[in-house]
Amino acid sequence: MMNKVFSAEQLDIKDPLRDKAQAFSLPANTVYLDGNSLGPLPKAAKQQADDVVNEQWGKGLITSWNKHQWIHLPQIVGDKIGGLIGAKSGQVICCDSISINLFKVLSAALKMHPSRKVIATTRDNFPTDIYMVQGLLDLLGSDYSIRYVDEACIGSQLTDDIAVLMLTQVNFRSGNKLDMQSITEQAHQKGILTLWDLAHSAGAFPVSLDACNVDFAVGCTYKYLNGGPGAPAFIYVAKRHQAQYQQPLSGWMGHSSPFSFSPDYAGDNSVKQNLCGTPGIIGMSILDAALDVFEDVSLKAIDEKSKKLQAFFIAEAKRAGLLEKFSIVSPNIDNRGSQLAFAHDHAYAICQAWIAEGVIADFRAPNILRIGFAPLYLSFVDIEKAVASLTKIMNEKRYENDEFQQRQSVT
Ligand SMILES: Cc1ncc(COP(=O)(O)O)c(C=O)c1O
Ligand SMILES: Nc1c(O)cccc1C(=O)C[C@H](N)C(=O)O
Repeated sequence: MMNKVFSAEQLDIKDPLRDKAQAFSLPANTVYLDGNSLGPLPKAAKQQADDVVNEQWGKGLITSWNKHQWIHLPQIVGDKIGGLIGAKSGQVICCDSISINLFKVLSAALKMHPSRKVIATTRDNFPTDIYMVQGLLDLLGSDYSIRYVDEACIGSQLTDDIAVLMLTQVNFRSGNKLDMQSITEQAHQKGILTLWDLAHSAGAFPVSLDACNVDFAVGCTYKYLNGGPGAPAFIYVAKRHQAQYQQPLSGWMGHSSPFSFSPDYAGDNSVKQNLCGTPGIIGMSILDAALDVFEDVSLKAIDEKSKKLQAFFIAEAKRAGLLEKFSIVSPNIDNRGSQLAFAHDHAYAICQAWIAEGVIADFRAPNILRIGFAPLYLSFVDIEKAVASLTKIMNEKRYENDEFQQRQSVT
């Protein structure tokens, strides 16, 4: 039997998440398809920014470290994030950036595995992940090395000289999603520790770190978690590793008793050891409020809507003849994250022309038009509008205009 075809309006009426967009402050006449790079502003975050600056800082001054729990914020927010990535309390801490957190975790993991000297990753991993390994190897000397594994068949390339397998669950360009459960299991069979980067996973679909027996994870909060530009990142250290875990950025906030001001470092025996210097309370407090958007929605519902939005985009694009003009480089729906990647020689100019029409997506070199689907604030009508404007751009060949071809933007 043929599936009944619903209009965008009908799909919006049936959408259980349809009211969630009201939790965000979104500009008018804009379709935002770039929440996989920077999430939009939640209204609660705006309110919190005002409160943390004017009330907590302005009036509470230093007393707010206690009165407003600033001192515990990294754990409070860490546990909130933990709830969204399948981690029981006491295993996630909010701090620093992914890059810095990778340095800490990689160093600690190598120390836990002194007889092994190889860090394995994919060549198409997000560059900062690779760069941080390169910097660390430079420090450690020539005994240590990086080894690239092919994303398509990671399990068969795992050997027992690898100390850590560092993977990003969803490829930032193609959207390819790795099987966390089976890869972690295969790595463990070879005695390899796993480190997962959840930049494109957290807040996008259910992640089950504890259930998958993951060792370590990092992630950012400015994408699907809508924490704001430069919002603090997070680290997950599985409970079973916390007693042996020793990271080298031994700042006072990671000390077991920072306010004893002892001259000797004694790292806290918990995930808290990952704190280094004073946390950026304003950004973390804004993130804390942003996370409340997730309080009454399940990641399963978010994932289901994402899949429907993506399917609707593809169906509309097909109907408009766009699929003859672009090639989809993302894998099928079950093997990709909440994004679609289309390859086109003029992808940069197409993206600029789309932005000029009020549809914000992004371009990833060399030739990818990347579309992020964030179900908390995107409607099916938004998708219909986005495809209609892309169709116009393609039919009129607007990407040939000089104004769209000149490379000006950095993101
Ligand atoms: C997979 C992945 N890892 C890391 C980063 C960036 O890390 P950082 O928070 O250190 O800027 C990004 C994007 O910016 C990313 O897509
Ligand atoms: N972190 C970013 C930034 O500071 C500026 C502009 C973009 C970003 C990004 O998040 C890029 C993103 N990780 C990506 O997948 O392309």
